[in-house]
Amino acid sequence: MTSPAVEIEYLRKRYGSFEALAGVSLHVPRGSVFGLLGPNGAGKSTLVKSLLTIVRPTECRGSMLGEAIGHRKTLGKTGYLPEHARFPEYLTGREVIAYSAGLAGIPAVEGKRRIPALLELVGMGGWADKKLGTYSKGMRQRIGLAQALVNEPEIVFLDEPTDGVDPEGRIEIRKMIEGMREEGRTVFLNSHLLQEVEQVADQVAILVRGRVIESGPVEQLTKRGRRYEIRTQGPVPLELREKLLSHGIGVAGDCLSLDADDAGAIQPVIDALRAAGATIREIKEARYSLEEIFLQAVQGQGKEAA
Ligand SMILES: Nc1ncnc2c1ncn2[C@@H]1O[C@H](COP(=O)(O)OP(=O)(O)OP(=O)(O)O)[C@@H](O)[C@H]1O
Repeated sequence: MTSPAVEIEYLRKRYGSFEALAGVSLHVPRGSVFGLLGPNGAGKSTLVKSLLTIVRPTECRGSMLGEAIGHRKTLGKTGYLPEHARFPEYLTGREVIAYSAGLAGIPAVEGKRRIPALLELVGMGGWADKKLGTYSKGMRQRIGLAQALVNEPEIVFLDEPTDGVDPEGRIEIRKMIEGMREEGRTVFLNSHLLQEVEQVADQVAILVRGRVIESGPVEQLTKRGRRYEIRTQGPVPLELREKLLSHGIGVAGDCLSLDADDAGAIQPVIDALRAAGATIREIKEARYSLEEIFLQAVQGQGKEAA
């Protein structure tokens, strides 16, 4: 059986008296896209930097690619795009990748050989010999992705890879991430963009104030609990709106949403809509979005802390 890409049994990091990671456990299967979600300051970057030995954890037990976290040779099998990555403006895209290849200990000839394919992969073939100073933010991120892959890593850490990238660029980055998974790599994605993560990740963990408060396959998390959506022809009648809201039923325009264990439980709502003269257009079983799961988890955490 192959070992997981990352298995954190216990990770704690203090910056002085501030506890940035308060005993985190995580399991990242090989060949998956794993999304680490959390609000600003939750500790996502600190966690990745701890795995990559960029920061020194206060306490750390676990493994990466079958070796203890921090194992030098294993670090050579990782790729990394830091958050707000800044490469020298006077270098060209090609030179940035060559520089990263050198840092990864790849012989210059081999580094040169790999560069054209990487530039093509990130759609920067035509810009290879232009200086970074002339690139847009999205182009810089693409070069950042290319340099993260130069050592053909088994696991790639991408810290907010779509930060500052326009919607079209985001879609392309998502496709690149999917491509990495198809090639068998594990992608560890840090992000606060929930919709984006939902589209690409197989598994997620939600980190809040240094603690993992939810984790699991996206499918499983978003399936949790049954939920129904009822759509009416035109907006829900006003006189019914207040009543529905008071029963914890969400009303937005022509759409009602409610948690219910089975279809039988929504019959009284259907009866009430009919009695109010509303025409029902659609009834469907719905999933929670990752955003809703996230908000529930964060709100739950807030109540516990209060
Ligand atoms: N070198 C440091 N010294 C002291 N505190 C730090 C240091 N680096 C991070 N922190 C603090 O640790 C906490 C976690 O920071 P971290 O950057 O890991 O969060 P994050 O989830 O990646 O946030 P963001 O989404 O904003 O990047 C924050 O409160 C931050 O201020």
